[in-house]
Amino acid sequence: MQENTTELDRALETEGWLGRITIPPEQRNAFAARTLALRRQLLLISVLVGLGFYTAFAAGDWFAVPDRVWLALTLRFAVILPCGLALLYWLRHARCRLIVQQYVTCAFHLLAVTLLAVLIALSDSVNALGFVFANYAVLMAMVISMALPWRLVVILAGIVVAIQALAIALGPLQLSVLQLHNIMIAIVIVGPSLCANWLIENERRRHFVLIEREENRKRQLAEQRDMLSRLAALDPLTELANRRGFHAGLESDLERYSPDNVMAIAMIDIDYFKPYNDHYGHAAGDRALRRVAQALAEAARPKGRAGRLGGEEFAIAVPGITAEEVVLYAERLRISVQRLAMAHHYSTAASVVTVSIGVALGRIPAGNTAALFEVADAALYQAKAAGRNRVVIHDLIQPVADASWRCFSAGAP
Ligand SMILES: Nc1nc2c(ncn2[C@@H]2O[C@H](COP(=O)(O)OP(=O)(O)OP(=O)(O)O)[C@@H](O)[C@H]2O)c(=O)[nH]1
Repeated sequence: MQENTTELDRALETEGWLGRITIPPEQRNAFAARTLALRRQLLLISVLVGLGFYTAFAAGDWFAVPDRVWLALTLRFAVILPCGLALLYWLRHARCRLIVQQYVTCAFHLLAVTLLAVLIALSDSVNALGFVFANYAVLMAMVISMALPWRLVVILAGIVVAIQALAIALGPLQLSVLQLHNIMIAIVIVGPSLCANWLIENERRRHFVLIEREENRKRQLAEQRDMLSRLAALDPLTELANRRGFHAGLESDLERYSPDNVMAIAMIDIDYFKPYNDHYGHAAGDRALRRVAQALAEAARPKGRAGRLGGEEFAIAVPGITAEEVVLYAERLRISVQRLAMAHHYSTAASVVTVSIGVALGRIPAGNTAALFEVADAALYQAKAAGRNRVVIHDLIQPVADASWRCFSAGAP
């Protein structure tokens, strides 16, 4: 992505006002796609304007070619007009490549230019030379308005100049000064038209490159924002969700829940972690935290969402679980840590690292889990008080008759 941006930045570094902005190869198709509709529209407009021009100027034939008026009118209305209308229809409905449409449209304009040149060659009237100007005007309009590729534009200009020179050479006047005029007019009209084509095309490229660069920047910013919010929700040590990420994930889960949905919240705390840290060292404590986190996350799958709420305290939220399932589930969590068999000679609960687990099972009133967390916290406190390495479950849906909580396990050392 970064490379892409510098490539685009480099594309804008052009020297001088005729410096060509080059679009990076991988962006060329995007540029072509983005300007396709515009270029097709410009072709249509050029034919429409051309048709208006070729037909409206029929009135000038009586002045320009009085000896060939009927031929001029026939060429305009029997050849150019039907061809132009057919071309408009084709451009509107054909689904072929743009370059083909550009070539065909150029061919149409060249046909019109050639027919006017035929009148120059056949007419004895000196006024017929007015068509030279007319043809160059057509060429200018084509070159500037049709957004044609530069190479095609140069070829087109060359053909028009040659057709004009040929018409003058074949015409009755055959004056070399007229050829000179042809060249002069070509320089005055064609030259600036080519420059205009170049500058407009360059401007389109610059516009595209700037927009692409802007979009790239926006994409990068969005990616960085996503990454930052992922990092802000993650505990770097264990790579579990941190308190913030855990609650955010839970909230998005709750959006799918109705008040009747059942959820279990398990609060989990490592037993005698302070002595563990003090005797085995902080680095060993970190390693233990990582392994416990991994074991809990694996045991919690696939239903549970695990997080590290801080220090040596973890939480797991399990949606849609029954009272029977929650017992086995919580036991699975507890045993998963005990099975790591990480020696802990300073714990009175066991000779290995163990956890105490407090679980609250209940419905979620109006998407609010705070009450469940409070009850789970109280259950955890009870599990600690009862000797640690055990699970205490508060079933808020069907409380046992004589006690609001049940201690389900006292893990064997
Ligand atoms: N290595 C390490 N230790 C941590 C981290 N966060 C908290 N602790 C330690 O965890 C210990 C928590 O101690 P206590 O809250 O007294 O809990 P405990 O010793 O486990 O006692 P009980 O929970 O009652 O069994 C403290 O020594 C903290 O320094 C951590 O990121 N890395």
